[in-house]
Amino acid sequence: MSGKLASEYASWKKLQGIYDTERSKLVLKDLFAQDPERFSKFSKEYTSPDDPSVTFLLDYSKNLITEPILKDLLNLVREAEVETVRDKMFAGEHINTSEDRAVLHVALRNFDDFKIQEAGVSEVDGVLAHIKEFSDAVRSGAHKGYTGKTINTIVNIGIGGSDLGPVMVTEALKPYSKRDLTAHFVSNIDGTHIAETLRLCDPERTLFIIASKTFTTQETITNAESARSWFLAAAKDKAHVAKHFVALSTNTKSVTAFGIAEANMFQFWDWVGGRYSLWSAIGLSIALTIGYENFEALLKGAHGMDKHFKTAPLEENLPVLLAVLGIWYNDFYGAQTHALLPYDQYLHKFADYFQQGDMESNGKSVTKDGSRVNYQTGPILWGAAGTNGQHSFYQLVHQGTKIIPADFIAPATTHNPIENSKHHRILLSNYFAQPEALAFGKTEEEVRKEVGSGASEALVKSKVFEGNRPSNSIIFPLLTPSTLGALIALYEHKIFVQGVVWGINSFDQMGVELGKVLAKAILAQLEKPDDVKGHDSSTTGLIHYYQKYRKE
Ligand SMILES: O=P(O)(O)OC[C@H]1O[C@@H](O)[C@@H](O)[C@@H](O)[C@@H]1O
Repeated sequence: MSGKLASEYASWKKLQGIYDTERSKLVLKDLFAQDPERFSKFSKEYTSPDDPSVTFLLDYSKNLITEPILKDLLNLVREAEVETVRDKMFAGEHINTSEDRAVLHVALRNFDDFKIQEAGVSEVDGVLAHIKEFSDAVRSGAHKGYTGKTINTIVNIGIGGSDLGPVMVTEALKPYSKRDLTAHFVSNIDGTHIAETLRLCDPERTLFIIASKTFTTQETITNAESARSWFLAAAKDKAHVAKHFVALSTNTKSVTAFGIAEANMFQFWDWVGGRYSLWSAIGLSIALTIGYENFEALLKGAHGMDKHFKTAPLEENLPVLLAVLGIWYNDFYGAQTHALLPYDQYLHKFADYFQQGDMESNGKSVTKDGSRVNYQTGPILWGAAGTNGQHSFYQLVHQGTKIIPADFIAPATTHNPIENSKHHRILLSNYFAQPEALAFGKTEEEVRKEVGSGASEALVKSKVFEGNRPSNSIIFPLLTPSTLGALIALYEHKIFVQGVVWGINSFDQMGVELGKVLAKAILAQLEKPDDVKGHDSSTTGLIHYYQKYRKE
């Protein structure tokens, strides 16, 4: 970290100049016509250094770049000393400066390759062994509930990073799941979430996993307490809690105070950020659902990508390439958002997951040394599984006034090849067609030919697709645990690279605090109108309206 604002780098200024003067020449149709080699120049195949079956293709040729522009974008990475900060992360240096913490999710999936000195790192293998032992026992039926029955339902109670990763991965890897073990995830403080979930559970056969790094999160502790009351209403004896409640946390004291024995606690460490924690004990629900071997395959897939990120030259480094392309649109083209569009129903939570991963990491406006940035940082991350999005928001993506860079993600083969893979071929035809339509559009001339001479001018104009809308395409053989691990790590490191270029701390989340503090103060004032003090007239008015209808 040079301590500079990104906009002060020579390469940034150069890129601004290029954008200002050459933008009109960056037309995908022309760029492809001029260079028959464009696809081979701007696409890369990744193969895990550990396992040749973990492979995917990243095609970034449909981006508004030329070779010199990409060179300058990579110079920005050099100037920001991304490689130095990356190596500091892998070495366990405290790059999360505001909290004085290491950032070591890579240590959770390390398999002894990187030598990392940090308290707790040597305990990782022991926790993985604990996860294996416990998940094997539950899945085999050796672990029994308080009436001697096997467990058939797990309920993960957690929020944010203690929820989204396990939800996304268990959905993504459903083909590998034990179908007679149902997993539910309760996150929202809204009592509806736990109430509707408990309706589906049998207290004799349900295991509650209380997932909270801090074990102080209001939503999680309140939901956990309600689950415990529900359980004890049936089980009566508090001694039975041990068979039905486990905790995933860094906070032993609060876990034991809640009534969960240390033996039923799966430990992790302060150097695991919430949004990077699915690889840790927070992944217990994943191991229970898909089995420990598949959980380990997920970790190994991520580890392969870690090695790639750590060693590949910038020109070949896929997280770096995705990061700089994002910066090009975010900081020079003024794109506000970035869409993740997986053409795989199993990945329907992928964008939700990276909404936290990206926006909580890079939604910052001061640099690590406290200077206000004078450029855009993290994009608004959003998306949905294809083809649903096509019948909803793609209209705006194709013809709206905003530029929306998008990543199209798909497996070449499906776990559900019904009707001789007819569905999958249709799905993939859309996956191939959408980036093509976005990039090359449809000219006025083409429209005129299509609609004939009698058509009104207005109709002609409304049917024109300007095109020149950028996208990346990622395609892999099949969505397996290890491929998913590699894909998640790809995006994690992309976010890292962008954060370093922008000079921000991607690993704290101060922005979630203020609302929590105000809610606490308001909670104490909700009973009586006279108690409502210290707010603006809008907030006071809203609380008074609620109080007219309030019920116990
Ligand atoms: O795992 P716990 O400590 O309950 O935190 C859950 C979530 O809380 C939020 O406020 C954020 O800070 C997230 O990063 C975090 O994942």
